[in-house]
Amino acid sequence: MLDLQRLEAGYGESMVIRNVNLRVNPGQIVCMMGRNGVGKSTLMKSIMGLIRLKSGSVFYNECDLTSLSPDRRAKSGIGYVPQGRDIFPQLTVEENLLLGLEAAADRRKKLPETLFDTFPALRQMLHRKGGDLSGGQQQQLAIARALASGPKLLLLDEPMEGIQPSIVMEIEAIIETIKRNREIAVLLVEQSLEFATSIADYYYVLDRGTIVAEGNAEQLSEDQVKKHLTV
Ligand SMILES: Nc1ncnc2c1ncn2[C@@H]1O[C@H](COP(=O)(O)OP(=O)(O)OP(=O)(O)O)[C@@H](O)[C@H]1O
Repeated sequence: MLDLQRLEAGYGESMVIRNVNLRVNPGQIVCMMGRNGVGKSTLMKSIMGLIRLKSGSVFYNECDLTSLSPDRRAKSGIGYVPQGRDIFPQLTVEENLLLGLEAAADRRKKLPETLFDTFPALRQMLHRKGGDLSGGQQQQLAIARALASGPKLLLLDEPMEGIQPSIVMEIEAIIETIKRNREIAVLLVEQSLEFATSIADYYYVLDRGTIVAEGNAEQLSEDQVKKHLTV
């Protein structure tokens, strides 16, 4: 469904992503791992069109998205939760969620009821300001907002970062629910080898902007992979 071909991207003169080939198949959970600063967020932004590619192509369901704007990419069915969450603190939970509908291809105006099956806590908080929520609740809100438009692929950039360990389990449970349903594929940037091993169908390891290892989850904890992850 997602097919990155020989992607090269960066900022100004500096090249950050080099010759990246990556695939995500329907319903798959794919983990992107790598040390800080190797280019994981840059790769996510390149997929969404937030950074102009220097070369290469982004295919989604056989369509070439490479020259499309970020909102057209979102409308084609890709949800994106950036690192740091990016919710609107002054807007209510409901208003934040409704903004997610902007990315829907079918101009729907109502939030899908099933959204609250996955995020029951948000239903109780619809009228609270986003900024008054805890870090974990804001992360749930950011994921729910990305799912409101009914994407078939979700890009999640380090959703556990900066969240208390007790709440990490709640976010992990949400990703596990998505995996169980197999209706949405996820490309997940994740630092925890343990969680990645438990959830991923496939993994990629990025080092200095290049894919240096990839494979099935069973191979993920092998020393070859660990060597690229430890500082
Ligand atoms: N807006 C920017 N302008 C210039 N350089 C940037 C910008 N954003 C990131 N970089 C540089 O690009 C490189 C890759 O950064 P990126 O944030 O993609 O890495 P990362 O793997 O996501 O790291 P982390 O896990 O710390 O978020 C780094 O050297 C970083 O300094």
